[in-house]
Amino acid sequence: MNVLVVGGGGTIGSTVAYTLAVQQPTIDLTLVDPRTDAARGHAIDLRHSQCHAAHAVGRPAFDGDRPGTVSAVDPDSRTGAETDPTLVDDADVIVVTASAPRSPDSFERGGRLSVLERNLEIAADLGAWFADGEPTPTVVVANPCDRIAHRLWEASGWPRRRFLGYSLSETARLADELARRADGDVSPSDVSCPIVGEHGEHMVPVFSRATVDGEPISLSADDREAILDSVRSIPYDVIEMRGGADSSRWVTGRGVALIVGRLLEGGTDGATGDRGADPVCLSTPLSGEYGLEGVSLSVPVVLDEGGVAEIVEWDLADDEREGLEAAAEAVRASLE
Ligand SMILES: NC(=O)c1ccc[n+]([C@@H]2O[C@H](COP(=O)([O-])OP(=O)(O)OC[C@H]3O[C@@H](n4cnc5c(N)ncnc54)[C@H](O)[C@@H]3O)[C@@H](O)[C@H]2O)c1
Ligand SMILES: O=C(O)C[C@H](O)C(=O)O
Repeated sequence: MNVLVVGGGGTIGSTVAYTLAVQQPTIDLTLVDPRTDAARGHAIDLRHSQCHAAHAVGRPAFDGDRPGTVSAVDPDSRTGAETDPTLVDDADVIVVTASAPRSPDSFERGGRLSVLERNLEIAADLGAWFADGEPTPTVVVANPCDRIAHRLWEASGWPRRRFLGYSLSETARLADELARRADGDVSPSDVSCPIVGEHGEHMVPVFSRATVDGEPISLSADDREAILDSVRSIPYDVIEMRGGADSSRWVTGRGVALIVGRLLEGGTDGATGDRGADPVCLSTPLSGEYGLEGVSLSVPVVLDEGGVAEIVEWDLADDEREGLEAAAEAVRASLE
């Protein structure tokens, strides 16, 4: 199995790669980044992280299997690859974290949009490269990820089901917030509240499907507003606390690696072969689902080895449906 991380020299790309190397140490990782030395440095360090079987405490990690390879590829060698799509063809899953650098206006709430124009250009360039290759499931992390996933899809000409914009960190943050509001009586792993819509200000928590310990919960309008406010703000608090250069790498690295793992296992839990009862919310181009088209937004999807196997249409509460429509309008307007 081979995972191609486009932007693998950066913070999130390298964290995704590390998480995959720990979670599934036999997969092969390929990092592509114009910051060639950074990508090479990560590749060497990651390879070493897989060599702990050389001593007694590292041996159980591999259980006799060979560790996967880790390599860094200079995008200049991809210039040849614009007509020679080997890297794409060799990949089972692609992760796109390629992004313009953060600027001070990206440190504040809503800051995902500050890189829109520059990242649309990167997406158009990557899409032209992908177009020559075999359509491959692609997890889009680069922000603003709904718009970037949509542009990549358009530029690649691949089936829409190959594109999955990553927004699950918000779902994890919401679980943490709900559990903490329960005064520590509830574990975040017993909380479930999906989020649809934009990865950003127009996220729409589906409170009508929120459960704790499998039981539906009811929250006041004030509580909902306060929770939403917190989930919108917290990634920017984290960026500020880390001095501006570094965003939420751990929750994102783990979440993206979990999605990649699912795709590599054909949409199932590799250990049990179980597809799970619940769909997962990821951003994908819509074509009439929820009455929306011409836009990518997070909606509940069932995964298989090719990406999105099915978009599930939930019955949403009126305010949730209105929120989804507002998200579609905002995302569409900024792409015109
Ligand atoms: N969706 C999410 O939940 C989520 C979470 C965290 C970060 N992000 C986003 O992920 C992106 C990456 O964040 P980061 O902190 O790793 O940034 P970063 O600046 O550390 O890394 C971005 C990397 O992309 C590389 N790059 C630029 N153009 C490229 C190209 N054409 N091909 C390959 N690589 C290219 C850069 O050289 C850089 O190494 C940002 O847009 C960020 O906002 C999204
Ligand atoms: O990169 C960012 O601006 C924040 C990121 O989208 C996140 O949710 O952590």
